[in-house]
Amino acid sequence: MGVDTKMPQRQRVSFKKDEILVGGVNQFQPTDQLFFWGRGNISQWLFVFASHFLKEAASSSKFASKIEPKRRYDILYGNLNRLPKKVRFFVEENAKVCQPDAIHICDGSDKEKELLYYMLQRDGAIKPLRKYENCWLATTDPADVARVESQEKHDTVPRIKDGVKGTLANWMSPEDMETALDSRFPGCMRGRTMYVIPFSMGPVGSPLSKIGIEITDSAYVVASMKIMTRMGQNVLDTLKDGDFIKCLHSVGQPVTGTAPTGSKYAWPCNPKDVLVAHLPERNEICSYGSGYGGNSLLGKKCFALRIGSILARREGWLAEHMLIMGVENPQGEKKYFAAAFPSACGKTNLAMMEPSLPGYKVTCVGDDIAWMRFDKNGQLRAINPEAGFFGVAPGTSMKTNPNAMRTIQKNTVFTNVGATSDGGVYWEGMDEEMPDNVSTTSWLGVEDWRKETGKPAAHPNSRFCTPADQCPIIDDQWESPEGVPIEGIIFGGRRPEGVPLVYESFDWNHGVFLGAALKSEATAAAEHKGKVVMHDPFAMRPFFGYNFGHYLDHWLSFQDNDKLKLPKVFHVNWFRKGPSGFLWPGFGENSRVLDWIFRRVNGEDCAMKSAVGLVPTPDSIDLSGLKDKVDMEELFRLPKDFWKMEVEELNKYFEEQVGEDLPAKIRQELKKLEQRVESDL
Ligand SMILES: Nc1nc2c(ncn2[C@@H]2O[C@H](COP(=O)(O)OP(=O)(O)O)[C@@H](O)[C@H]2O)c(=O)[nH]1
Ligand SMILES: C=C(OP(=O)(O)O)C(=O)O
Ligand SMILES: [Mn+2]
Repeated sequence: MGVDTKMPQRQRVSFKKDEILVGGVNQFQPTDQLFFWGRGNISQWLFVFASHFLKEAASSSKFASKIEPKRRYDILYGNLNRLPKKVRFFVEENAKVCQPDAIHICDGSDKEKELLYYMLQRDGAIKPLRKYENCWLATTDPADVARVESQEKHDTVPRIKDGVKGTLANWMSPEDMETALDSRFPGCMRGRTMYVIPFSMGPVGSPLSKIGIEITDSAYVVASMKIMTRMGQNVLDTLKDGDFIKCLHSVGQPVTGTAPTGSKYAWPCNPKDVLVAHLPERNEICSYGSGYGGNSLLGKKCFALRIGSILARREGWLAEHMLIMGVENPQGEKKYFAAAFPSACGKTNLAMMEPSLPGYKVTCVGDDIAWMRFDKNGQLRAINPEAGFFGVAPGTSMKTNPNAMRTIQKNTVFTNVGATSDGGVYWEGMDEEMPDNVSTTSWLGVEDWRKETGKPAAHPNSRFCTPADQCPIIDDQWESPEGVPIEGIIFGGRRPEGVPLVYESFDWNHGVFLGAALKSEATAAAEHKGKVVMHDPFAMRPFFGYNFGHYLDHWLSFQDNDKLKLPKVFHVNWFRKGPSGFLWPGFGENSRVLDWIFRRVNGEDCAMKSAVGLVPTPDSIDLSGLKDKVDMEELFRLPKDFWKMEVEELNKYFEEQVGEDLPAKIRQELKKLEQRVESDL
């Protein structure tokens, strides 16, 4: 079987003038530009968002002449003729451009899974971990270890305010973007197999779910998408001739043809030319050059958050970077919460927590992304659009996150962790005694790795990719098509100084302000220098699909509808530091904070006013049975100088980065905070 090919170029796009831009755009932007998130030098790493006014306009490309169109492709697996028409067109169109040797249409079967793992193992891309059941280790090119984000953003972003550079949006011209795409995709899959992955974000067929088709030349991506999403033939059966999000991904390392670029590792990639572009108006995502996590598993951050947030605003719902958890108190009463923490700030840990407070029970609905919508009774309901966890490995242990440890014993793909000679995995903070006769190979392949070298065995952003239904505390409603009822929203970040363990917003507007003002220390999940505290509004800074000012308007708008039951909003900080490290023990002990939040949602009188919000009354946080003494006074201290600076800095940030698009209500909340801080409330 084969595909005939004629059109050797991707369709080009053009732009209407004078339309509103989308993306993390702040104030006025020139209307004929695109925006992107970029790393460093534009010519090196680009992360492109195209705005939603893209219009189709086919035209030939300067690259067209350089590519010798292939006449036929082998269909290695699946049947192209049985694809829904629009899917088939999408596949054929991209096969013509990317020029793979063969096509594999994924059905999601066990047979296919076996085949993929066999091929990945044969190619040296993964190794079996014989200590566990069906577990595998992949190690990447050391230049491809995290999500692309601007490292030297300040060199690449446009002027938002005179003399100021933007951090919520990066822009490039349509010409640059076209050149960027056209210089990458044509011929990029030569010598490789093109996989077609039909996937559903959310339970297949649920009214809240959305379908995507990812085309990729990475079998690792297929294996990971099989874990992270519902994937395969049943998705096509549900889709029929409906629309879908078009996801195109290539590692950017053709095997044959002109001088091969890219990596010398068994991990193909092309770090010099990484590009992740979003074309919301065309429902399209194009990702090139990276095989890692958020850059390549396009259902996750690209679709579920960046494109998702655009769809959500348009359709009146919310696509958020939030875990979803169930909490049952000792009386057997159950509530669900959603919590937004930036990457590597504790979502997976909180979502799977083993509460230290007796009688409490936590169940997990999701650990990273929440799609939420108010139902006809005004109740906010959330689904987890994913089917797996892509969790940070370092720091995960039987002490910190036993439920994650139990989840990853089978059917798990580990990336960039250390490997032990008895067929197991190892990472920093795993907290396991290693027998004398067992040695460790580091993620970089250093055999007989030793702690004393000062280099970690696992990359700080190493991950496990594991099926959600293996989690021993997975919630019995986790696949419920209508979603679980959310009664509280929690924001949090890594704040070493000044920010108390927990506080509650005065009302909804103040709650939205808490999200807008969210900040956190940078982590290894994206590429930043050092541990500097950065703004990360709603933990969404890298994921806003549209103007952040409009995003705030969208959140604020729910207050205008008095039929809605608005959840209470909280802010937590597990990461405040004293002279000898973290002041709060964290992990399972965070149940003490959840207990307070639970009681507040039930209307208990255990909060008092402070400058920043409602804080626990003395002794209202249950510390019974806590092993080590905790300095609660220090954990809740509100240093006046710190908060004055915080207000000043927030003011500067909003002025510079959001400008005229900052809703008046948020400006008022900041003013009120300033006054409360000033008057020592
Ligand atoms: N000190 C402290 N560290 C935590 C806590 N929760 C998570 N962490 C650590 O933060 C890192 C990221 O956590 P994770 O839950 O994977 O974050 P996510 O990326 O937001 O899902 C891991 O190394 C955790 O061990 C906590 O309550 N206290
Ligand atoms: C995959 C990611 O998730 P998390 O928020 O769990 O770090 C990421 O940030 O790229
Ligand atoms: Mn996580």
